[in-house]
Amino acid sequence: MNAAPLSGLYAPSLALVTDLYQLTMAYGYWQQGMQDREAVFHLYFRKAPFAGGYAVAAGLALAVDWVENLHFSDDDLAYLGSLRGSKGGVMFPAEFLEYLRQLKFTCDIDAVAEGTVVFGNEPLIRVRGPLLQAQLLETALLTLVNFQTLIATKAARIREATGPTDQILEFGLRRAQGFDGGLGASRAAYLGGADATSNVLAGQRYGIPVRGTHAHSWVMSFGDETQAFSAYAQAFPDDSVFLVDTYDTIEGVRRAIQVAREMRAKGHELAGIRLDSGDLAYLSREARAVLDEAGFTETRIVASNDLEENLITSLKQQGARIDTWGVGTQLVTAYNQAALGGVYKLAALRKADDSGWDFTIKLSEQVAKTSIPGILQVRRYLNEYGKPRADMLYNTAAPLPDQLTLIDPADLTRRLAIKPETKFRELLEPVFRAGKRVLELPTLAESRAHAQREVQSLDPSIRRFLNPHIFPVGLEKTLCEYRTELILEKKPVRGA
Ligand SMILES: Nc1ncnc2c1ncn2[C@@H]1O[C@H](COP(=O)(O)OP(=O)(O)OP(=O)(O)O)[C@@H](O)[C@H]1O
Ligand SMILES: O=P(O)(O)OC[C@H]1O[C@H](OP(=O)(O)OP(=O)(O)O)[C@H](O)[C@@H]1O
Ligand SMILES: O=C(O)c1cccnc1
Repeated sequence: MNAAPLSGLYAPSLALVTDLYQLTMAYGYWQQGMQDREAVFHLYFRKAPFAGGYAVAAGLALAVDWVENLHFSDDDLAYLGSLRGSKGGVMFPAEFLEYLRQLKFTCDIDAVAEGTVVFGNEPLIRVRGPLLQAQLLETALLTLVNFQTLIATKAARIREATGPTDQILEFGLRRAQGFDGGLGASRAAYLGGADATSNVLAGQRYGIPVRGTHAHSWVMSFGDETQAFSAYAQAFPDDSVFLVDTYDTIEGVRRAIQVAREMRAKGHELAGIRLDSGDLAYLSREARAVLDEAGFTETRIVASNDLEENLITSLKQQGARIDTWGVGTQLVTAYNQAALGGVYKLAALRKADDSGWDFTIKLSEQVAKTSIPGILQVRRYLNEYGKPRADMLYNTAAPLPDQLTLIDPADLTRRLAIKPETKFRELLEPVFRAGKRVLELPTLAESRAHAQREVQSLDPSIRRFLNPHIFPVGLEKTLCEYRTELILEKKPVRGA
C-alpha cells in the first residue's frame, strides 16, 4: 500500500514552527515597504554527513505539505499579538497581524527530487519570490530537510553495508528524539533504504511496511522459552520470529527448532529467530548451522543490538550469517552526527528600481563557507555509462559561455573542462510557480526506489565509509570569477 505523498501532518498550518527572528524581520520588511522585493534563497549543506562522500536528499514532500498549509490562524495571530518587547511594548502591531492574516503564498520553488544524491554546496531547494515570504520559509524548510536528509543518508549507508538483498528493519522509535523525531526518522529511513519499520504510526501515515518480532518481556512473562514460543506461534503461525537470547542463545535456538517442528507438522514455517546480544557473528554462524542441520534452511536470522554501518560491515567480514538487520538507536538519532548543517542563504535581490538583480554574498573567514551568489541551478554531467561524472553550479540569470569549465570553489586551481557533447540533467525542478504547486510528487516508495538507483549510480570510491573520494562539484567559471569579484569588493583590505 502506498500512502498519498502529502500526509496532511502539517495541516492545520504550523506557521509558528519558526524562529522569532523570521517574524521580526518580516515585520521590519513590511514597515520598510520591502516585503515584495523579489528575492532568491538557496538551501544547501556544506559537507556531506558522517564524513561520507554523498547525501541522499530528503524532506521535500514534507516541506511541500508545510508550505501548502501555510497560513496564520486566529490563534496564531492572537498569540503574536500578545507578545511584548523587553520594555513591555507590543511586538507586532494589529495592522501587521492583519497583513499576515491576508498573506497569500506566491513564491516559486525549485527543488531536487527526494532520493537524489547530492553533495556539498548544491542547492536542494531554491525559493524565489517576495522577500518577506521567502524569508519566512527558512526555519521550517531547514528543520524538515536537514533531519530527513541526515537520516535518509544514514539509512543509505546502512544499506551499503548490508548489501541489496538483506532486509533492514528500522526499530528506533523508543530511542528517537520524541514522537515527531521518531515519525520523521521512520519516513527518512525507509526512503534511504530500510525495508520496514516497527513504528505503527509511520506505517499508517506513510504507508511504510510494518514489521516486528517480540520482546524479552514476552519470554520472561512465560518464564519458559518453549511455552513462550509456542504461544507466539499460536497467535502468528506464519509470521513468528522468536527472540532466542533471553537465557542462553544456542539453547534458545534449539527450543525455537522444537516449536518450529510442531509448527511444521501443522503446515506452518518458522519465519525467523532474533539475536539481540553476545557475539553476533559467532552466534549467527552457530544458529545457522543448527537450523540448517534441523532442516530449517529458510528460517531467517535477525540481529539487533546497537547496529550501525561499520559494525554491520565488520560482522559481514567475520562471516556472520545474519540476513535481517534490526537497526534502531544509531539510525533514527544519526548517533555519530547529531545534525546536518544545512543553511538557507540569500543569493539575489531585485534592485529597488527593478532594473535587474543584485547578487548577494555572505563572507566567511573560510572561502569554503562563503555563500554563492546568483539564481543557481545544479547541472549533473554524466559519463558514457550514464553515471554521475561531475556537478556544475551556474547562475541561470547570466548567459553561459560556449566552453564550460568547472572550478573547485575550495581550490581555484582545480578545473575541469566540459566537452560540449557531455550529457547532463538539471537537478532543480519546478515545484511551485507563483504559489501554486506544479509538480506531482512521487510516492514515498517511488522516492525510495529512486534513492537506491541514485546511490548505486555512484562509484564505490564515493560510497565507501573510510576517506571517500570527493565527487567533483564545481562552479561554472564565469560564476566563480563573479563570486571572487564580489568577495574582493566586500572584503576590507587590511593594512599591515
Ligand atoms: N562479532 C562482533 N563484532 C563486533 N561487535 C559485535 C559483535 N557482536 C556483537 N557486537 C556488538 O558489540 C556490542 C556489545 O554487545 P553485547 O552483547 O556485550 O551488548 P550488550 O548490549 O552489553 O548485551 P546485553 O544486551 O546482554 O546487555 C553491541 O553493539 C553489539 O552489536
Ligand atoms: O539496539 P537498537 O539498534 O536501538 O535496536 C532496538 C533495540 O530495542 C530493543 O531493546 P530493548 O532492550 O529496548 O527491548 P527488548 O527487551 O525487547 O530487547 C531491541 O531488542 C533492540 O536491541
Ligand atoms: O519488533 C522488534 O523486534 C523490535 C521493535 C522495536 C525495538 N526493538 C525490537
